Amino acid sequence: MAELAFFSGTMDCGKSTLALQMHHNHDARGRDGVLFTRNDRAGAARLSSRLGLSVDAHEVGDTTDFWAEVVARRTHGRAVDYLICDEAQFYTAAQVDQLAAVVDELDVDVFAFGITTDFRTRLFPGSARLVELADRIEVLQVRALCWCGARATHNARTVDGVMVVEGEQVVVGDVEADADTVGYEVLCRRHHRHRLTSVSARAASPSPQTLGVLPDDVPAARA
Ligand SMILES: Nc1ncnc2c1ncn2[C@@H]1O[C@H](COP(=O)(O)OP(=O)(O)O)[C@@H](O)[C@H]1O
Ligand SMILES: Cc1cn([C@H]2C[C@H](O)[C@@H](COP(=O)(O)O)O2)c(=O)[nH]c1=O
Repeated sequence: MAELAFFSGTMDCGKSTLALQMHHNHDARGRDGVLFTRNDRAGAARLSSRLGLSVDAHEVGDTTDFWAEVVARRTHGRAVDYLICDEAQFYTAAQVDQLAAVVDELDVDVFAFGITTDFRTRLFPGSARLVELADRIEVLQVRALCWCGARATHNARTVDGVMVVEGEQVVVGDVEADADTVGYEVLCRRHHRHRLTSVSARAASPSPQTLGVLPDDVPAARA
C-alpha cells in the first residue's frame, strides 16, 4: 500500500540529502520516480544537497497539480511509482491534498521533505497540511545543533547579522550567508525565544580567557 511520508526538521539537517538517497535507492531497484522541488537555493528546477550533489527536478509553481502530473505521465505510458517532493513547506495546502489523493487513488508513494516552521516559529502552509495528512512523520536522525550544543529545533533569520522576527515568510537563503544579507541559523527553542544567535551570544559573553574563568563556568549555554 502506498504512503504519504513527511520527513521534517530544521534547515540544514539533511533533508535534501535524504531525498536524493531515497530516490537513488528506489531508482536502483527499478522503481520509476519523479522529483519535484520549489525555490531550491541552487535555482529553479534543481534539487541540491549541501553535501554537493545536485540534480534536475521539476519546479513546483502555484498552478502545479500533482494529480494531473501523475495522470499525464501514466497516460503517456510511463509508470510512476513514487514522487520525491523537496522543499514541501512551500507547497500549497491544496497541493498537499493532491499528494494525498495520488497516494490513495493512484497507489503512488509520496516522500515529502521540508522544514516545519518558519523564522517566526509558525507552520508553513505545506508543512501544516502534511502534518495533518501524512501517514507518518519522520524527524531526521542526524541532529542539527544549536551553537550551545543542544538539538536545534527552530530556524532563525538574520538580516545584517541581527536576528529578526518580522518579515516575509518566504526568503530563499542559506545558513552560511554573508552577514550583510538575509541569512539563517538553527537554534534550540530557548535561544530562539531569547533571540540569541551565535554572534549575539559571543558578543554578550566574552571569552573565558578574557574573564579568567574555567570553561565550565561559561554561562552561555544556560542563557
Ligand atoms: N562539509 C561537510 N561535510 C560533511 N557533512 C556536511 C558538510 N556540509 C554539510 N554536511 C551535512 O549536510 C547536512 C545538510 O544537508 P542538506 O541535505 O543540504 O540539508 P537540508 O536539506 O535539511 O537543509 C548537514 O547537517 C551536515 O550533516
Ligand atoms: C526558516 C525559513 C526558511 N526559508 C527558506 C530558506 C531556504 O531557502 C529554505 C529552506 O531550505 P533548507 O534546504 O531546508 O535549508 O527555506 C524561508 O523562506 N522562510 C523561513 O522562515
